[in-house]
Amino acid sequence: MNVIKIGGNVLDNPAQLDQFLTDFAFIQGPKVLVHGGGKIASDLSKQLGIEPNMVNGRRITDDDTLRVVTMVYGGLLNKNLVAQLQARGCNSLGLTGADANVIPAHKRPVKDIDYGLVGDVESPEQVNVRFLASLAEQGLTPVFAALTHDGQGSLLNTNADTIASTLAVALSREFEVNLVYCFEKKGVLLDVEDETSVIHHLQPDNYAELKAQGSIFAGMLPKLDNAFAALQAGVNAVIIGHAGEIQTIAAGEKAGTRITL
Ligand SMILES: Nc1ncnc2c1ncn2[C@@H]1O[C@H](COP(=O)(O)OP(=O)(O)O)[C@@H](O)[C@H]1O
Ligand SMILES: CC(=O)N[C@@H](CCC(=O)OP(=O)(O)O)C(=O)O
Repeated sequence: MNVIKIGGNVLDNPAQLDQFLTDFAFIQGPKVLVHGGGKIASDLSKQLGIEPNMVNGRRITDDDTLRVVTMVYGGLLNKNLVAQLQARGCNSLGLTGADANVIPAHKRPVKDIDYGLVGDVESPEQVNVRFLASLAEQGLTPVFAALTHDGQGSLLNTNADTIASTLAVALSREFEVNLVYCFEKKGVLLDVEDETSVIHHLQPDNYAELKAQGSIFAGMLPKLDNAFAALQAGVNAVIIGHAGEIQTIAAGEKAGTRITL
């Protein structure tokens, strides 16, 4: 089973997205697509006069922002991705974590920062794996938007990398799962400006070193923290790579950065 996450920069690039979806549709066997869309939500937010506010890579989500991300992630992006996959013969089903109660979550508790209507997932054990397995049995590919719910009637904005790793860990109970983070670069780079500097293998000790010297920063930090946590919790393999190389990655051939413990 492949759990594949696609980030906001690729979703905002029609040519790259088109190619990615064509390649994704070709991948054999059960698969799950998780999408972000932070960049598109920020653009629409600004157009509506709501200034985006990101802290530690997470969006501070007030009532108006939740409306925007619900429209963008749950509506615009999710439904268009499903339509585009249908056009490629990939029978897919658009979902949030609220649908079939697949991903129970709670509002992130206020510590130093109040993130507002942001979700932390309960735990992979609470994911409705049976439902996902039944979709796989029917040949349906779930497409997840970055939204969960609090069980009390509110949707919660939830980081898409975290949704992908949570689903990957949960599905590892029934499947051998490969988790792939696709984005707009060729992998984790030694020098973020140099696409030829792909780190082919990343382990916790060299991650700590590269983090300390500032070569790995910003959105890549939570992505890698999620990646190591997923491996520790039973995911078979985690790869971070370019959306344009998904076929090579899914075939188990050398591309992107392979994360190992
Ligand atoms: N060493 C690195 N290699 C590649 N990208 C890095 C690195 N360090 C930081 N980054 C940044 O991490 C970003 C990816 O994280 P993020 O924006 O959260 O991705 P996504 O598009 O998947 O949501 C890249 O666009 C890049 O700017
Ligand atoms: C709480 C939180 O920060 N949620 C993210 C969800 C979208 C996301 O993760 O999008 P990318 O993968 O494209 O960055 C956000 O609103 O930006």
